[in-house]
Amino acid sequence: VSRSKGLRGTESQREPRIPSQFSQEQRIAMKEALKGAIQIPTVSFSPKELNTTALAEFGEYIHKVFPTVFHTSFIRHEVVGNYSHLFTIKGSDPSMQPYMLLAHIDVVPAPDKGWDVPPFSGLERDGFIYGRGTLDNKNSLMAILQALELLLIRNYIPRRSFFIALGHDEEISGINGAQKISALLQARGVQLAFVVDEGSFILDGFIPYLKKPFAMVSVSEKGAINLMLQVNTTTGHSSAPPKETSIGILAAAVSRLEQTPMPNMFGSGPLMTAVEQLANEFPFPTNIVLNNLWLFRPLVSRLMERNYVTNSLVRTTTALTMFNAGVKVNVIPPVAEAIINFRLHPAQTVQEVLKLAKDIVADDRVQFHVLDAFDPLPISPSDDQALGYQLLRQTIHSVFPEVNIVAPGTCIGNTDSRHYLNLTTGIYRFNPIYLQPQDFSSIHGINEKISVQAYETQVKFIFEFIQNGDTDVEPVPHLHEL
Ligand SMILES: CCCCCCCCCCCCCCCCCC(=O)N[C@@H](Cc1ccccc1)C(=O)O
Ligand SMILES: [Zn+2]
Ligand SMILES: [Zn+2]
Repeated sequence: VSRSKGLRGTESQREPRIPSQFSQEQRIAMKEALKGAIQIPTVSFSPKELNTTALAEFGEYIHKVFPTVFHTSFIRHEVVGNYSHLFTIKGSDPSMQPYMLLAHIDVVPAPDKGWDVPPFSGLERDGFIYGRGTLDNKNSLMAILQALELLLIRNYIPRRSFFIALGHDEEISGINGAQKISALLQARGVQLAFVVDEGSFILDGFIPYLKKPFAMVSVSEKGAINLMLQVNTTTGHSSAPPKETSIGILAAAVSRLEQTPMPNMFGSGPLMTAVEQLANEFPFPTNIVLNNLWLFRPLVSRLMERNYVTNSLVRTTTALTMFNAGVKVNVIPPVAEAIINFRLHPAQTVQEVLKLAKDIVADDRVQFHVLDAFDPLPISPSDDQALGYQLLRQTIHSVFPEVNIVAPGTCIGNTDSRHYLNLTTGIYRFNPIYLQPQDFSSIHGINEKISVQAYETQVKFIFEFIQNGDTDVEPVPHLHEL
């Protein structure tokens, strides 16, 4: 039984904490600043189509709303890759290893259709700010700079240095933003204690029978493959068609992939740890089942498959996302192409999944072209010695005292944080916000929104997190009862 967990500070060396309370005026200013950020349509359509005008305007906007951040002597600001921003906040104690907070400026497109308010209006309705980017990820970006601004105007001087990296192309791979920032820091010889990015939340209502929300800090993220399948056949007049066309052959192949899920890999990694930690939060008899996975593992692994979100945690997922073929109504299509987006379970590799996919398709007429691919990300430490994880845990408990469980998880999407593997072994993905399944659907979907109260709490979280980062001792070792 763990008696002592978390971090310990040396009281004599600590500066007095700045309380995370904000005036009415500051609270209004912070929500208005977020609305202004939402109104700038920093959309990434495709790797070649970014709204560079909006990205440039966004750079000017943050200068305007966070003047202290840009005019503090111990903060260096640099623009990287034309539109990404790197802030270096120099702490007073060079012996403390720095960390980094990440967020991204760009958003996915949002056609007006289906939205209750226009997606780039930033309108407030019934206590919610609506708009593309309110959860992904201008909330984090603005909250990080807002918290720093509020700390600075109260004369805060950090002890531990830290970086803030704001990428401008996360939604289209991060290669001109995060990847360049990472290379720049590597060239400067920087090594980070940890990084914190988007990618997980305080989850509410995702797991049947689990009544209470819990915080999931993702310590890994799934790998990905974008696979193009192509079938070439002879073309000709549609009045005398061959037995099979390129469209028919390809459709059958992709259908086989969709109908044959990759194997269920439940049984190891962060998910098992999370299930074990959550077991006692469930009512009888689920608690008994989850506490005895040695016996009930096959049952639990089948139950996980029933819901599309938990299913995505137990296996490599297969999503047919694009299909192109045909040139004219009366022409046999010479070529048909489809794109399959696989998200790889942490226990599988790109090579293994490609081999499985070839065996499922089992048709030599279908050509495989890997457009891009990467293995699942390594698992970052979440033990008592893991500074980043423990700082998150400590801050979650102080800002959300009603949340009992902080559990490690795997992020099912990909984030800019994967570009920082060269700088640290501690990569944590966590957004200090409650998320319900309908909110999850709004991310990249319609009516994305954040409550004003949730945004204020996010600012408070970062305000406290930055101060907790000044803790001057390493994590307390795990002590056991005798
Ligand atoms: C113990 C059971 C736990 C239940 C877990 C429920 C999980 C629900 C959490 C939902 C959080 C999902 C957040 C995902 C953030 C992903 C950000 C994103 O969309 N990234 C893009 C980036 C990308 C990558 C490559 C090319 C283009 C874009 C993505 O597609 O992954
Ligand atoms: Zn995002
Ligand atoms: Zn996104």
